[in-house]
Amino acid sequence: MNSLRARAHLLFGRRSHQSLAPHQHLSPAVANDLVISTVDENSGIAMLTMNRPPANSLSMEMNEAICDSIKTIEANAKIQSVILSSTNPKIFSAGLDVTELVSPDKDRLPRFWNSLQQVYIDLYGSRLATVAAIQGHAPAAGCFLAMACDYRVMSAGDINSDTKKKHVPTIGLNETQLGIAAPPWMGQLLVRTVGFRQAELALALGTLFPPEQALAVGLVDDIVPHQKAESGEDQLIDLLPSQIKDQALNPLLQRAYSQARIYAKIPPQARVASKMVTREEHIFRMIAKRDEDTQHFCGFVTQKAVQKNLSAYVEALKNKSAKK
Ligand SMILES: CCCCCC/C=C\CC(=O)SCCNC(=O)CCNC(=O)[C@H](O)C(C)(C)COP(=O)(O)OP(=O)(O)OC[C@H]1O[C@@H](n2cnc3c(N)ncnc32)[C@H](O)[C@@H]1OP(=O)(O)O
Repeated sequence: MNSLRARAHLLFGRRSHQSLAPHQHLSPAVANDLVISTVDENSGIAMLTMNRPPANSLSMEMNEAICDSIKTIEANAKIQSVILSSTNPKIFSAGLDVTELVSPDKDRLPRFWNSLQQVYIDLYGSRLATVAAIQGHAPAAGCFLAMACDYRVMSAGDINSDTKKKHVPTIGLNETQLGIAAPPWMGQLLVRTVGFRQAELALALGTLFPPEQALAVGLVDDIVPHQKAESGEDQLIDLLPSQIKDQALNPLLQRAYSQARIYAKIPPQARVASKMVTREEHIFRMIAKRDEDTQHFCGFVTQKAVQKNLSAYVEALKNKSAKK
């Protein structure tokens, strides 16, 4: 137990009270292209905006960029909360970049998987309070990103004012629809979020939940109707990267920001210790089985039948997009 506590300190307690970053008031957007980080030391809130067009799918480089951004923000002791968002108004993250899975390079595949495992460790185990602003679709590993946060707000959907077409985002672990299965640590996150029976059903069927249903099963904590707010939190505009600067009155981001503020006001030591209570064992269990998990993933994905399913899925995605 002592070693668990020591390791927990490494995971959750690291740098929480030391300032490793130079003192700064409000930083301009720091972009490494794939992920844009902004911080506001006054409010203690940061924003991590995923920016990998067209779908924020998770390639190895995207996973690494997410981890780098989390670490950079964590190194600033003045920051207590982070909002995870997307520059794409219709897609939070489309999950793993499926092109990483089809006819994979045998040296890259385990490194790719390790990069996703690291996102889980760094995001689920972050000392920061994490709020997912789920504006658009969040299938599979996109749902995982949201579940690894502390709080999830989701857009109720939107009607395009020109075409009058309704956009309703969905969220869930839809892996079985692709002929693959979520790894145990990801599936268990769903169990932890929505409870055993709902998770068992949703995992087997690959259910993608629209916002109302996601709220009903507890997959998200709040849904936000799209009507533009008249006014909002002034400080939010400073946090927004240039790509989404016009979103200051977006009600979803407003709601995520106010939740991030609530978290930022809780004494961090108490907040982090309480997070440890629910998360440390889960993280350590995964770390202990990390190599086994990688071997299983590589063995599973490279099976002939699985490759056939994945190729067909990628083809269907491309055809769908080409028909637009
Ligand atoms: C032991 C085995 C363990 C296995 C590991 C399990 C863990 C995680 C699994 C995954 O995460 S697999 C990925 C699952 N993701 C999906 O099934 C989502 C696929 N995408 C969609 O359903 C749709 O794109 C969308 C997200 C609902 C958005 O729809 P929309 O109509 O707005 O956009 P599209 O035209 O479909 O797509 C735009 C553009 O993005 C490309 N794209 C979409 N998703 C992905 C992806 N996951 N990876 C790579 N690329 C993706 C799509 O091909 C289009 O590209 P272009 O053709 O326009 O270049």
